[in-house]
Amino acid sequence: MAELLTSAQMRAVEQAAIASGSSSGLTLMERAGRAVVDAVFTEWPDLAEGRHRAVVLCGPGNNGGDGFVIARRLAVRGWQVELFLLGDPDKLPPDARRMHDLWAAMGPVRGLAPESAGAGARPDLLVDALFGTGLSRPIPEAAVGAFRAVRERKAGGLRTSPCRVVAVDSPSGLDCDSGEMLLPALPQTAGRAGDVQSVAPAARMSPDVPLPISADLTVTFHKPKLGHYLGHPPMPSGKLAVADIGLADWDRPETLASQPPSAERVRLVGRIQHGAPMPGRMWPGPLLNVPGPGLHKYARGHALVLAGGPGRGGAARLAARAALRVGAGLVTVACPPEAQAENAARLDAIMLRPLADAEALAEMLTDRRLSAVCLGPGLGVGAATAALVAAACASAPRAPAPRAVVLDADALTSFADDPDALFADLHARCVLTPHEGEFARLFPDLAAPARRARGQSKVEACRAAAARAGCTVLLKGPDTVIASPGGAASIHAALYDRAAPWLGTAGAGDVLAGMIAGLLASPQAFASPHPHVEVAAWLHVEAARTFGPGLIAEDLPETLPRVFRDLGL
Ligand SMILES: NC(=O)C1=CN([C@@H]2O[C@H](COP(=O)(O)OP(=O)(O)OC[C@H]3O[C@@H](n4cnc5c(N)ncnc54)[C@H](O)[C@@H]3O)[C@@H](O)[C@H]2O)[C@@H](O)CC1
Ligand SMILES: [K+]
Repeated sequence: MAELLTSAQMRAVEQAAIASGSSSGLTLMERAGRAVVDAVFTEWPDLAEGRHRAVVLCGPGNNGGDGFVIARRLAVRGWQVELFLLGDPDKLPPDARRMHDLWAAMGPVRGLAPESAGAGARPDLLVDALFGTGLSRPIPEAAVGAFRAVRERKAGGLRTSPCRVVAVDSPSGLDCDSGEMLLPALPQTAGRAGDVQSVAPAARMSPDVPLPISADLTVTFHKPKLGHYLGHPPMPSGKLAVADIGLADWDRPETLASQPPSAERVRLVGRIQHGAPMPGRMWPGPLLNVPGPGLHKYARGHALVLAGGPGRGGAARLAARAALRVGAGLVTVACPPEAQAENAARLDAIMLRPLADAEALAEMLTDRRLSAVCLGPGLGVGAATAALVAAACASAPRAPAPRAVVLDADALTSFADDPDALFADLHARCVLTPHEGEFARLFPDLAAPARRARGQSKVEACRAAAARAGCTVLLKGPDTVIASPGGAASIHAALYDRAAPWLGTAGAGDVLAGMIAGLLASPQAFASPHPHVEVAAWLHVEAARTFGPGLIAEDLPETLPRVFRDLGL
């Protein structure tokens, strides 16, 4: 699995390479600029042929330094290049200054302002080298204005080709740690005079607000940054390419996919494709709950899913079906006696038992073969559900680790008035699977608006939540974050080429909870649920992508066999 870096971690790797004497900052900058040009030609082969026009916007730091390299390399190929610099050349850091001087011997460096940047014919390529990992506050209004002015230039003569935008390292304004766009409040282009654009200062508050700065292609260096994978589509980075600039030897070794990630690094959940078909023994193969030769069904565990009252059992049945399809040897739905007839009419391979209350649950869970419990979907909000949660978490531990408990939906909301009461019940083999709304009820100080106001990322908020709850927390979204006590954190991104927009459908979350329970039910599951939760998040999206448009929640469990077959199982 790939790793994601913070800006500080990227700087540390770069510093380690430079301190070793194996690379200079100038060499890295030259490689970075070359890598961007190569990536542009790979993405748009028509630009690799002939001479074209580029506008390069350079910022005041080393991101701008990369821009000077790109300008020089394009000009050497015969391109017509206009370059604008934000700030004073004398204040550039030394490497960027050196690259500035090399460019200045070839072409003019013009001051960056919307008026000057807007004049001239539309270029074939706009290079955004304004800010990268060094961004520390909202970008200046002049930078946004100049970017837009270039993008809105009219085509000259008979040319009709589009202006492609390539961002160097990150689209300028992207906070590489949090994924927030740090933009100035701009006057609205359309609307009443005096209105301000709904891009708030220092934050992109809503995925519906069009971004004034975005790219068609972003070329980042060495490893992607957290900010590239946090957020909602459309992603400001457009498409993401990662370029090797020779830093691998100066980075730390990556953790094994079968272990939780180290507290220092965030893992991007997914298979690393090398072009060739991957054998089934590669991730996620070893973490799946699959039948071994001659193994009894109990060797794959027995998951218990609690259901709500009459007419409300659909969510639990979805979760149960997912637990069975993902691999649990047996699955039982337990429901209030009055809902038994309804559930009996809808269940076949899944067993059914009546369950009156929390006391009855505690009694039921004396059966040590019940290896995972899933509760919350359709269960109802209130004291009765809270009592069921307490009974599920407190029930007789299984050796060597406590029984896995997956808490979703109403099992979380039932503690909105007293989250500490929930945290007191939880143990390290519990998994909470909130969406942002449920997360806000349990962790109001870590909810999206509060953390944005503090500049705290979704990853940091989820880590803090896991520490407080004392268990693994999966915070849903297109950028799902999984965190565990001790600081392990992963992102599962249904973004870029893994986007699965049709996953936003009723019941999809219930299926995810069931998948987690089904994987954790395996007696071979690790003590830490974290790696299995990563696998469940991946399978959930993989099933959605395999099924495709028209997906409803029922299709997710039914698509798992195809996913497993594609994995070579
Ligand atoms: N770290 C690495 O390994 C490498 C970095 N390189 C490039 O260097 C970049 C990082 O360079 P820097 O650390 O100089 O950072 P940046 O070039 O991203 O920007 C930092 C500069 O902008 C200023 N600044 C930050 N926010 C501002 C704002 N809102 N308004 C006005 N000024 C602001 C800072 O004071 C500083 O002068 C990377 O993104 C990458 O493009 C590459 O050249 C090669 C390798
Ligand atoms: K940039």
